Amino acid sequence: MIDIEVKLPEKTYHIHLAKGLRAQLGTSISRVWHPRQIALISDDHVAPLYMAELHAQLLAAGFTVLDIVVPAGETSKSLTTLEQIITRLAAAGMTRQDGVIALGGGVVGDLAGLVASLYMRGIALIQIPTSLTAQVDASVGGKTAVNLQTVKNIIGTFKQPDLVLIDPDFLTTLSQRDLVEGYAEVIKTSILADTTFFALTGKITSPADILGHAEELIERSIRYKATVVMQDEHEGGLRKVLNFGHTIGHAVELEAHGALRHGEAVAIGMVTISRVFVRHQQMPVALFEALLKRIEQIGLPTSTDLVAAPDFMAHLQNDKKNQQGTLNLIGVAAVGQPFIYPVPFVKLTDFLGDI
Ligand SMILES: NC(=O)c1ccc[n+]([C@@H]2O[C@H](COP(=O)([O-])OP(=O)(O)OC[C@H]3O[C@@H](n4cnc5c(N)ncnc54)[C@H](O)[C@@H]3O)[C@@H](O)[C@H]2O)c1
Ligand SMILES: O=C(O)C(=O)C[C@@H](O)[C@H](O)[C@H](O)COP(=O)(O)O
Ligand SMILES: [Zn+2]
Repeated sequence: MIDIEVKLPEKTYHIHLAKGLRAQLGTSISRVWHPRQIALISDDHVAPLYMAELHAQLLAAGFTVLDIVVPAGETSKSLTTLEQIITRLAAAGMTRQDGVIALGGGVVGDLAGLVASLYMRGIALIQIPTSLTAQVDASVGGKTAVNLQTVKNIIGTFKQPDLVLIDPDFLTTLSQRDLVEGYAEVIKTSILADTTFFALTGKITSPADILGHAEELIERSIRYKATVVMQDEHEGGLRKVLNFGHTIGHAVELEAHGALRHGEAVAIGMVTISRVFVRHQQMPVALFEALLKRIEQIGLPTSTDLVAAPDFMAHLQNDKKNQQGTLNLIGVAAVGQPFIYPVPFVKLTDFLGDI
């Protein structure tokens, strides 16, 4: 088993990564939590596959379990769903000594994380990510969120889990589209991280390759993310680089109204902003081409007409990296060398040029 420690000023937690870990989730959880009531939150794609098994393991380990299932998909990251879940926790008499487990993709992780950070001003949380996006990114680092219809992730907290349990075997039931969209965050992390990781993503050309290298891709992604989060938990500076591709990506994701997955939008965002930085001589053409190759060879989208949507520029102004009239764009000068590039709103249209 791979054990990665995330050491933060206020708490330290572990990420366990191993194929087959699924069979021992109850035991792993009972090592960090004493017996308590657990709200086990999942979605209606993941629950029929994995919830009963985990529920039984938790009962066997001495826990009481309240199953909560939300509709699969981004629309569950809403204040309405948040309120429905919190109402269930209150009705079940859950207390500050109880806990929340997120069993699912990034949607469930972000939503259940927010529930855990708000209920009674905060109760314990464990993340069990089942999608690639969640295993390589969302389950680590503590960002939680729900959306407004017009703004992505605008209501959220930083809520670090007590434990993250990752079993790559969960990925075998993921649809090909969801596997590939999650891989966009892997490409993102590989260009931010180092040349060894970036060379590895250069060799991945099919969903079968992703599954074949899942453990290494997950380990490299979360080791890099944990290193960044340990230096800047609350995104005062360095952590902003994890948002590479997301300023444009989130705007495109919103404009697509569910037609694009998060990772697909991030892929478009990475290509679009990189093209801008090439034009401004902040990114070498060869690096841009290497990034584009990785995105194209796995079948992720690279462009969309949605950047011309009427509200596109307005979405950019809601980006959480913005400071006093300035947008902070993320670029990459060389593999392992991301940068933060401030652009005043008033100069943004000129700076972006023809995207
Ligand atoms: N907090 C963070 O740091 C962070 C990082 C990256 C993404 N995110 C957020 O995560 C969300 C995207 O996450 P996602 O791509 O996992 O989307 P998702 O949670 O909607 O999962 C994608 C689909 O896969 C299904 N699924 C998940 N695991 C499965 C499995 N093992 N077998 C079969 N089906 C399975 C889900 O039911 C869903 O239909 C976005 O809202 C994004 O903003 C957050
Ligand atoms: O953990 C981070 O920090 C990230 O930026 C990871 C992103 O992949 C993720 O999509 C995150 O939810 C984006 O956060 P946001 O604050 O830009 O909405
Ligand atoms: Zn993301």
